[in-house]
Amino acid sequence: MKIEKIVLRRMQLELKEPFQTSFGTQKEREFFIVEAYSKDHVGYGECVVNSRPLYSEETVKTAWHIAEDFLIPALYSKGEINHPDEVSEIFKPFRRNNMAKSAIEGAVWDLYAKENNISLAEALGGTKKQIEVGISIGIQESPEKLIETVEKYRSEGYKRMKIKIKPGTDIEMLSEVRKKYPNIAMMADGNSAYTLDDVELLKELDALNLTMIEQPLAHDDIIDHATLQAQIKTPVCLDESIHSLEDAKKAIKLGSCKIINIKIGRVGGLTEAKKIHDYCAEQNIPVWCGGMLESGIGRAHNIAITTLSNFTLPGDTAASSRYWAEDIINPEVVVTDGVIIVPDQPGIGYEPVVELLDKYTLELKEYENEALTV
Ligand SMILES: O=C(O)CCC(=O)c1ccccc1C(=O)O
Ligand SMILES: [Mg+2]
Repeated sequence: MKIEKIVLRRMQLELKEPFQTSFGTQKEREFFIVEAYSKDHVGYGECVVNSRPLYSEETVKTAWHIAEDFLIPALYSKGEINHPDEVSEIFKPFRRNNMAKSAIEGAVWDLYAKENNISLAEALGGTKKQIEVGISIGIQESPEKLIETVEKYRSEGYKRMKIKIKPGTDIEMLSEVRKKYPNIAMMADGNSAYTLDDVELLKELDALNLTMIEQPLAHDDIIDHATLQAQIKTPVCLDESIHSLEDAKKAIKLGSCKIINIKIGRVGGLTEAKKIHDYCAEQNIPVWCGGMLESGIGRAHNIAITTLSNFTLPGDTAASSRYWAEDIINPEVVVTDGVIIVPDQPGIGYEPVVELLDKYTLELKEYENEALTV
């Protein structure tokens, strides 16, 4: 596979509703898209970074810089790529910057699938024809508003409710929802807003029958999470703390979690995501696919990885219409009764609409593979 050109597009989409987590409120989504061109096809990847380094240390600017000055030149210096698994090896000398790496690797995976006339899910070894999804609900201003929101998504059929919490907006809010809906699958996401000083409060979660508590403690911790897991029955799920297969191995060994949220961008790409999936399957650790408020392109990648067999819990890949007045792909991602039908067209299976890409593009830069033209 010869990559002749890569295009980066910095884009911005307006969220239908602000999304509040323990680290801030988001009204618009700035990100960038990677287009990787061979002679006959285009592969698409999404860089799921944010404008500000709040969820992780990367930003749109740092990721663009890493992509432009290191990753694209490294990829071009290798000449031909036989399989997308090679991309993470090429990027290995550069430390971290996982979301930048993942964006380019994702475009190469899509291109590879298209060149081979298979779906991305198939290229990854996924077998599911449809996937179940839940929804991530931002912090709401009152229990009434939260219940109203839960009711809306429950009636749409989402398979589990994930509710964002932070100190002061947690047990009481969750208890109200549980009282109203004794049987729904429900979990909470702390986004690192708690410490071990909050153990007594976190123990109260056990009475609420949550599927899991996601990343309650520090973003860079796996030690305190093990201490916490030993004291609560609710399974701990790690998000922010897991950046690689190595991190997953250590967290599992220490007992820091019983479940792992795999985000393709956070772990540096689909190849690493698949390795974590495979290892967790061996260890009987269920995984699910998290979200980063992606556009349709990132959403399509999430759907493809979720077709692997150990993605046994519903992920956060909600419908396009939950986030955007208009997504940039055709068709949009549709969720019916909490289920997405996995597309079987080549590659990501959703076609980015050029006019819509152009409409929301703030900046575009092309990188020709000079080595191929001389
Ligand atoms: O709907 C989604 O894409 C998931 C939303 C979500 O929970 C999230 C969104 C942005 C950053 C971090 C997180 C998270 O999972 O912690
Ligand atoms: Mg999370």
